[in-house]
Amino acid sequence: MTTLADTDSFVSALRAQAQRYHDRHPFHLRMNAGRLSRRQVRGWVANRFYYQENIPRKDAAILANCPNREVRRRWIRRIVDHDGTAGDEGGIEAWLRLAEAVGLTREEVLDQRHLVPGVRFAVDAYIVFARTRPWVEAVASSLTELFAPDLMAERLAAFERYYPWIDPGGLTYFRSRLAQAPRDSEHALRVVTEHCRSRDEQARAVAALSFKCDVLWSILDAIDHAYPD
Ligand SMILES: O=C(O)c1cc(C(=O)O)c2c(n1)C(=O)C(=O)c1cc(C(=O)O)[nH]c1-2
Repeated sequence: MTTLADTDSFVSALRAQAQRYHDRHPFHLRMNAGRLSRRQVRGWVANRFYYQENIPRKDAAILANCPNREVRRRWIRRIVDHDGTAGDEGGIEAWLRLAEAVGLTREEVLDQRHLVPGVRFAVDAYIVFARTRPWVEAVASSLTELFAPDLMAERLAAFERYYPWIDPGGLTYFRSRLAQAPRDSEHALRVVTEHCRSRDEQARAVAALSFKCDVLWSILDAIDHAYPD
């Protein structure tokens, strides 16, 4: 039997997942302390591209499963933000510019020659989750973005300070996400709190967010392992 639960404790349970966010991963700690080699930065950028290029497919899966027109109207923006439109090239293109700024060619990023198996598996698991789980759970799994802005701000400052060999023009992606992530995650939080009313639904939303923390953590584990120095 499910019972109604209060929204505040639900939101607190979601926010508590911040403790499992990948800002605490040793690879990110080293990145933000300026301790990564050029090879490690390039490995991270090339591998994270697989996440970036798959985000719109994940969001399209959510759209496909969502019967609510109001939610779809807002959610579709995420796809445009990443894929871009004429005159605004979008996040995937911005990530390719980041790749060039760290000394990679577009070709070597696009052809996945640097992609390590663990990153592929983790990203693919996120897409399969979005395709196969109820759409509200997939929305909940995007809520890691509640925790992203602090990490993005720290990363921007670290890149400018510790990695002067990176062309600052390549950092546009992170600047855009500083505005997009809070906007997107506020909307996702509203959707999740409106649609998860029972304790069971709320527990499944928290589990979805926990799963996503595991996806992000696994991506960094795989990158860390592939680029020891
Ligand atoms: O670099 C990061 O630390 C980071 C984290 C996350 C996140 O927390 O899920 C996203 C992004 N970046 C990002 O760039 C992005 O476009 C994005 C979309 C999503 C999502 O789940 O829909 N998360 C994230």
